[in-house]
Amino acid sequence: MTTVIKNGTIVTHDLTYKADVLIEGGKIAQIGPNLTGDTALDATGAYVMPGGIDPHVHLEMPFMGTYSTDDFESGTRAALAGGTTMVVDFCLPNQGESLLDAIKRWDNKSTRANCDYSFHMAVTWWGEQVFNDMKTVIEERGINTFKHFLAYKGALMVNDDELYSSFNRLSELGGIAMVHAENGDVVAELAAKLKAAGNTGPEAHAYSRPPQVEGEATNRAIMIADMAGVPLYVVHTSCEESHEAIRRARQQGKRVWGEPLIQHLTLDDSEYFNPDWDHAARRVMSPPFRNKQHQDSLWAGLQSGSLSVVATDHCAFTTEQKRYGVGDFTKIPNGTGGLEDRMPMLWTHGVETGRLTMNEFVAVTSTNIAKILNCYPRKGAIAVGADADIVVWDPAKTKTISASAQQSAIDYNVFEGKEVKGLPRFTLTRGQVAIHDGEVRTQEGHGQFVKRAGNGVTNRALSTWKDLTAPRPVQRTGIPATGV
Ligand SMILES: NC(=O)NCCC(=O)O
Ligand SMILES: [Zn+2]
Repeated sequence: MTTVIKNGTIVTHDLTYKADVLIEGGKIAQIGPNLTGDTALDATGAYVMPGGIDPHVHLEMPFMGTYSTDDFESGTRAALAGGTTMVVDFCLPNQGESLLDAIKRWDNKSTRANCDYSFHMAVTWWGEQVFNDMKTVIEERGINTFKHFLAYKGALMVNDDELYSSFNRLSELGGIAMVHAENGDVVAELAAKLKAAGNTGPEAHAYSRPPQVEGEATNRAIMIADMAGVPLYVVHTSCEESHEAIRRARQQGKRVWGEPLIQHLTLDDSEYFNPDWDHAARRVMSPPFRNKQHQDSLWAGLQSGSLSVVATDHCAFTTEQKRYGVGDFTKIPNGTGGLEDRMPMLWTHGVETGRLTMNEFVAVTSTNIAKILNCYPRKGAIAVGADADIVVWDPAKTKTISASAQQSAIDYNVFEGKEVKGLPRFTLTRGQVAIHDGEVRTQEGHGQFVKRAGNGVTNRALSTWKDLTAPRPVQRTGIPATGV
């Protein structure tokens, strides 16, 4: 069976042109004029783009005494409804647990996925076992990205010696380092001080994590990555302090990428001062939402290329779960949703406002991250031989975002009431139509794990550079006698 997408305009990260797309066996078989197939999808007036890739999700994540409510089924259904065709989740080993055992748990959870997915590995503790497992994880399991939490003291956080050891190992193995950059020690001090002064509400979460804790941790991670000679990906860059560090590093030729979230681009810190406790607590995430100046910085980063990828950090907790933190903001599970809304919100606030071109939209929602993760052009491309992960984007379609109509399993939406213009007409996952003009036709278990080899182009360039610039003993001609 073949499917043809007809009469659309193809938009990739670098080209915009009219052509039909023929799909066979889940892959793009042909691109050109007047193609025919067994089934036709009409893309008149629409843009045919690579499906979105969200590289930062936490589905059924064990965190803060509970599990995030969207699992691989509802989470990937929400993704497809919003035009995203691949997600990357974080595999989190327990203290002392082998990385391979942790992957088994993630393998079990992910069998229900409706779209393709991959994993990042988290380094949550350090020892010989982790050091050894890292090689197997990269070379046999196809996971080349390793996240380090500089926040969440006493839980997921790693210290600088562990960070440096892990970064060095990644440099040897051709992996990519990732960081959640907030100074966990300072956050813990600030949180304790706020509570002691009677600040127990959700707004204190934001006070306890000022931009400085993020700027400091981002700078520290960049310098440690530079010393180890490893590429660095900074997740959820939310403020100018962190963006400034990334921008400077990139100007200096360092291999660093920054990832703003759609929430930080479009929602601000006034949400935490809402008199309704539930409203504010539902928006508690780390880093917290920032003010307009920080938002302007993030948009400028996307426009200028100093920031590379827009993600969601989708980690959705119900109102009931958020209420674990009534009377103590440090117990509010950290995380917000956004998988279904990332692409429409970014199109509306980015392309519709003229901040981003359509090609830049494709770059930051799909192609850039496919290249960074080393799965391009299988993913993130409209090209012959690529997986047919495609979104047919209707720029005239509108809706008002509402929890009552969402795919996510939680009972609210942080974008509730926002009008969006630009939505999927069709979303295809490896050729299968999962969203058909608003109708959900997802297939549980259709999603497959995407292996990503280590030693991608950036690693190879960096290791050549590291070798060329490594310290070498000077071959001297005249050496004075010792001990005279
Ligand atoms: N971001 C957040 O608040 N929750 C998810 C876990 C993380 O990425 O820090
Ligand atoms: Zn994080």
